[in-house]
Amino acid sequence: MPEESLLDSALVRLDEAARHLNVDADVIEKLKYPRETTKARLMIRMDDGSRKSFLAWRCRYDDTRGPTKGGIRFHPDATAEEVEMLAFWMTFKCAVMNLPYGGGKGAVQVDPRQLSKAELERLSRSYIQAFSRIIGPDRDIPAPDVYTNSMIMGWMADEYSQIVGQGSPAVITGKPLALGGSVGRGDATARGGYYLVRHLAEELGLAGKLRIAIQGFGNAGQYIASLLAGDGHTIVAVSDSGGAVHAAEGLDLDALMAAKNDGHSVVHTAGRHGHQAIAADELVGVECDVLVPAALENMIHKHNAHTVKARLVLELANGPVTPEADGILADRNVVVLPDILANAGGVTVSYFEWVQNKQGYYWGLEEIHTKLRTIMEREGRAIWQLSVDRGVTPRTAAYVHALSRLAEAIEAHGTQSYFDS
Ligand SMILES: NC(=O)C1=CN([C@@H]2O[C@H](COP(=O)(O)OP(=O)(O)OC[C@H]3O[C@@H](n4cnc5c(N)ncnc54)[C@H](O)[C@@H]3O)[C@@H](O)[C@H]2O)C=CC1
Ligand SMILES: O=C(O)CCC(=O)C(=O)O
Repeated sequence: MPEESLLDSALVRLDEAARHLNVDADVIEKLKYPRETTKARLMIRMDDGSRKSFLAWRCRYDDTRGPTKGGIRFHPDATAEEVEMLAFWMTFKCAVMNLPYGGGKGAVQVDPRQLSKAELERLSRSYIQAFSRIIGPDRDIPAPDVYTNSMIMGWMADEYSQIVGQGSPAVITGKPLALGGSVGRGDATARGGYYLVRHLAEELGLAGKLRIAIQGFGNAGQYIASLLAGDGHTIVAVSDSGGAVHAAEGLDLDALMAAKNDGHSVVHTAGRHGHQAIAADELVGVECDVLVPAALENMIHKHNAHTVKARLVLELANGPVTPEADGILADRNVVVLPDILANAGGVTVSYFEWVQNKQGYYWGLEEIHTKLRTIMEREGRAIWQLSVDRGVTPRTAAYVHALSRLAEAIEAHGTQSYFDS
């Protein structure tokens, strides 16, 4: 038997949702395959004069509900399969939030930490040169993901404008403010999850001061730490690709941020401020109320899910809990607020950025926060209610919620449009 692919493992969630919804089999068939995945080899000049090439992809998974939308990841382990799986998740995430988008994703197989700033800029520009005919403000709109940021989005937006011969800010979101970025995009992924937890706190049984463990201390991880600490909760453990630190009485966030700003791992703070180094995987099982995976896929799996002590897992990362681990956590009454809802604040504020770019009129921070909170609470409440009514996990409820919107749109396009073209 052929081995199960990454996308096959993600499709388990689609099959599960389909069991709870009366949708045409043709709809499910359409959602099982990416519409198009384009591969390129990017060749750049290194600072020492040599040339180096990197594999890169852009997947437009499904555009039934609008232009495809999703980040670009720079990671040494990126593969075409991973990009397709991430683009599948984006399709469902945009539908969960009722954004007028389909799902896409891109990646370059590179460790950006090994490149100089000038090399990174050349690589970013060369990605846009390779995919300029795939992306577009009404076709496919990239954004940041793991190891990419607003500076990279700025270079990419600039390269696209040069290629098409005019400013075109709506082609990419997560840009610097000076290039048409939106206020509030920086912390939007974490803030969306934060609004969600606050809104459902009573249903989740989360009263009083909470102990929080965070896996991954980049954009999503750092901002969720600040937001939750700002409400008086205690951050007891954090990790990054270099390891993990723990302090039952609470970590010193300023010291952690300072270490990251200086280019160090969080482990750099161990032995000071009451921080103790622990093995990276130990973080999953530390004593806490809320576990926030904010790093990469498949970090909570069948071998460590039984160690989880938290009552809530808030998935800021995409796909951090494997389907087997989901089962183990559900059996142990650990609630998982799923990625396609919990981390959707990022793409939601990206949508706000795109709307502002198209209308050429920019909103203030309070307006962005209010709009984000309204959508997170509206869709979060609907999914929570669906999960209670149907007796399913919030993840299955989120997929059912998204699938019903996707099915409606696929059927509205007409069957001849999607199967015979
Ligand atoms: N940035 C965004 O707007 C959004 C990000 N996400 C997801 O959130 C997750 C994190 O993304 P960002 O914070 O943007 O990336 P980032 O690049 O800012 O941070 C990633 C963090 O993960 C850490 N990490 C890498 N490997 C690790 C490991 N084995 N163990 C522990 N930590 C590890 C890195 O050291 C870094 O601290 C990803 O799954 C991403 O797809 C989801 C929605 C939006
Ligand atoms: O901001 C966006 O458009 C997409 C962010 C993203 O890649 C994600 O939500 O996983």
